Amino acid sequence: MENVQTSQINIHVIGVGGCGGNAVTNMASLCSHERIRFSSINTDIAALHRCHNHEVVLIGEGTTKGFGAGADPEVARRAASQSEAALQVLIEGADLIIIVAGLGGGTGSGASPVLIDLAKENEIDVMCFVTLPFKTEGGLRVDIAEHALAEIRSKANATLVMSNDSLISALDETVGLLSAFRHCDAQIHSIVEAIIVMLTNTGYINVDINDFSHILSLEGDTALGVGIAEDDSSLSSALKHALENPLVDKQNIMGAQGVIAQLTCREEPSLAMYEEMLATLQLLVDGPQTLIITGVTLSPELPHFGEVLIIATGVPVEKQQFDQEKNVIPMKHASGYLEIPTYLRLRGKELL
Ligand SMILES: Nc1nc2c(ncn2[C@@H]2O[C@H](COP(=O)(O)OP(=O)(O)OP(=O)(O)O)[C@@H](O)[C@H]2O)c(=O)[nH]1
Repeated sequence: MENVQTSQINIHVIGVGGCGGNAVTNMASLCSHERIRFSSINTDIAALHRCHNHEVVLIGEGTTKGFGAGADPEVARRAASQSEAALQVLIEGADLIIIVAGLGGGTGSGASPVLIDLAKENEIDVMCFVTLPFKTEGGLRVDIAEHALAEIRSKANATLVMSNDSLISALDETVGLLSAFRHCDAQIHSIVEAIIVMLTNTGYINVDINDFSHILSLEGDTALGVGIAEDDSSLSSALKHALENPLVDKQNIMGAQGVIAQLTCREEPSLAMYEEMLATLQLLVDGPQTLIITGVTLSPELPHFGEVLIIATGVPVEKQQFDQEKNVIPMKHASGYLEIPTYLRLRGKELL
């Protein structure tokens, strides 16, 4: 039996603000799935001109004249509300919207919540991938980011937070700023790509859009990640690595109400190692009432033995550790961690 391509799901990745637009430009150039739609919205027309490989929407032209929101989220919120009709057209037909934004400025912080509200009114699931500013950018930006993050977390189905400060510890200190940003974009792309593969290929054990929507509908915090397994015996470690992304605060899934564990393998995994991986998951979740949905898909082109995607939702808020002094694993020592998106690994290219 072959994995079957399905065509029902429409995934729309939308970058909001300058960081979001940069990230989506990089992601669109990495993406191998023709049906994934990429767009960017911004108050800043110059930033939109840099988004050369996907569609763009200028918001709030009447308010900002295309010059940006001046690091004021309220200006961006008004801009997005003013352009609601255009945003409504933009999101039409999507089953899942993935928002990518940098928090701490005006547009990403102020327009993202408006876009989420609109998507929810249209009964579209929303996942958000956001970055927090470098602390050295100043307390005001950090405050704006924290405020926006709280709002986004309360509105979106799932939110993954990456911190720009972690780039410094996670990467070689000689890495250039743009390369570091591209690395961050690649991390987001890896997870988005794994979600796309899960939802667009019918696996031997299949996770479909209804399973996915059900898990996303659970209230509480989210944990998200992808880990790679070099061989059959490292599936359990890959599962743990999925929750140990050096750019993300430590993710705890204990007490989660729902978990998707999607395993994509180059060849058939052994029953024993598959069972061991699920037992590890049970230990991490430690919740007899947790709904666990597992998927298994074969992908013979995969350069590694396997990849494990974890999406946990309904995590009790107090269980997540918001440890700003987190124990960052230097990327070069983080063995088993998915550094390069599937698309590039399949082509044997280096991203940085
Ligand atoms: N990881 C990453 N972070 C970025 C990038 N560009 C900007 N940032 C971060 O994102 C934060 C917000 O910056 P922008 O996205 O440019 O700001 P904006 O949301 O467009 O806001 P305004 O320009 O005020 O309208 C900054 O404080 C940076 O920390 C990028 O390409 N990658």
